[in-house]
Amino acid sequence: MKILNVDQIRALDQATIQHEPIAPINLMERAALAFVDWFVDRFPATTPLKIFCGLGNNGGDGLAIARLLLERDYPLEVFVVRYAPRESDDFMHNHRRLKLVTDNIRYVELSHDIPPMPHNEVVIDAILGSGLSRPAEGIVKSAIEAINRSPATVVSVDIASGLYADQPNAPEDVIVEPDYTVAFQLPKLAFLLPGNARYTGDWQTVDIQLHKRFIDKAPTPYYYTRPDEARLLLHKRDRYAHKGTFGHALLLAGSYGKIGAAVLSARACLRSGVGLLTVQVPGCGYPVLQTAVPEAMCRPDTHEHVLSGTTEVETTSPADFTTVGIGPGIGKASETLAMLKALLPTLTKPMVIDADALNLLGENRELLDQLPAGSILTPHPKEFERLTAPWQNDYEKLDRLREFARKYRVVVVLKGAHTAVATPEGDIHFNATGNPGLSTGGTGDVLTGVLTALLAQRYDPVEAAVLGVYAHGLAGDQVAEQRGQIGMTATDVVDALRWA
Ligand SMILES: NC(=O)C1=CN([C@@H]2O[C@H](COP(=O)(O)OP(=O)(O)OC[C@H]3O[C@@H](n4cnc5c(N)ncnc54)[C@H](OP(=O)(O)O)[C@@H]3O)[C@@H](O)[C@H]2O)[C@@H](O)CC1
Ligand SMILES: [K+]
Repeated sequence: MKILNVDQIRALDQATIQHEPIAPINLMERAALAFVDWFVDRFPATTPLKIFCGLGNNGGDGLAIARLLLERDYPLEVFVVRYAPRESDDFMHNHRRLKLVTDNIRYVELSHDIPPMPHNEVVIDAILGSGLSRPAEGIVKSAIEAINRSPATVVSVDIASGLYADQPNAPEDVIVEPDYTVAFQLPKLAFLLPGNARYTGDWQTVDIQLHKRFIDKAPTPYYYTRPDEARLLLHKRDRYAHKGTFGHALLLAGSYGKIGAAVLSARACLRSGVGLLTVQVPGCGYPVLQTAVPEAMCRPDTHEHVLSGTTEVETTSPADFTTVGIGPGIGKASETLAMLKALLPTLTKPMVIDADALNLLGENRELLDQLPAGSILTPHPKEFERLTAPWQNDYEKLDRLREFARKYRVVVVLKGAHTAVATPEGDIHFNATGNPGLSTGGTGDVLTGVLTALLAQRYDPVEAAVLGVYAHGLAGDQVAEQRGQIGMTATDVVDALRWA
């Protein structure tokens, strides 16, 4: 699913009006109906409502929503926040229609016109939408502050009033903090940025049948992966397949005290369809790995406590494996850095790089040029910062991410809520699955195992990253449903991985 910027959304609106064709006022009615369909499923018709409307088309939506909810017998009052002398045409049209069916329309011009909003009420925020062009001030600001102070449940129409859809807000900006956002057709880029979590609440999109061909053609670097899109990436298994079909992966993981990282990663790799798996761990990890993961072959490093790259039992060179995953629990010992330095120039196929392998790259940036094209890097924000430089806001972080992926021709999986997968072409795919329960030790090791398995099965690296991140998050969501976010462990996530 594409994410478009504000100019494109406006053009999409016009394209729909022209080509469907549909009158603007009917498009607004369709949007209001889609909102109402969402709303009535969640809030019973006895819920007292206060609907705040601005004077643009977002406000027009609010007025149409008010009329449609009145038809469904919701007790409601409408508050028009009158901050300017001019209203949009479709606002005026809906204003006239609403006045025919209710007298409950009040005008908010001064602070004392703002009503109390008790906890049993739902506030619908239709003050400002995607047409926001400057910070909220005066009575708009006061209304937003009052909504945020109130204990009422808040639902924003299309986007929280005061939030820019595709550019950074200033720290002092006043923005509605909704419990829900119901957006028309496509998510806004702002919804996917961690710094905006307070200003989106639980967000959803509702279909208002905007012009499909325009969306298909619109250029954008930003995508949001819907579950049906992720599932399409899954390869079907050939009836005549054998274990060689699914590749032989080498996982380089673990150090003294962190052999568990190698175990988790190996288990996840096996649960994600790898044909054969060899794990190289420091000598001390050999009995652990052989016991905990009997399905994997294990080659002990000659070094007892850290990975040095040498091994006595096997001579297969890492370059001869289908893919290599490196990083979980490896630490930053000088022997391990030496191993990484020797390894990189020998590899040509895409590999997976995680955790301290990333930190070693950050401290030795000349190695970045040696990464095999299409490799997948899986930093969390702090690790990514060590690979680049600090950023001022989430938008700058996205720019940096796209730049980095393009420059080194790699796929970067920036972990977090809505994990962002940046491609060598400079696109970004945001993930839909996952929850805060995944912020626990070992879940990153699990992801590395998943991605290594997908590369071993010869998935295209971008598709591997998008699908792997999706499946990992989905497993996390299933565990959270069963035992709650607080009780979940990385092992649970491995066990919940599903590929159907
Ligand atoms: N996308 C679609 O296909 C569909 C979209 N629809 C709906 O349309 C909404 C977008 O509508 P919109 O363009 O009229 O924008 P909206 O935000 O309501 O108001 C802009 C007005 O406010 C003003 N203004 C700006 N900032 C301000 C501030 N801080 N304080 C005070 N004023 C401020 C601004 O002034 P100006 O910048 O011109 O000076 C302008 O006059 C969209 O979110 C969705 O709800 C659906 O109806 C149908 C399908
Ligand atoms: K709004």
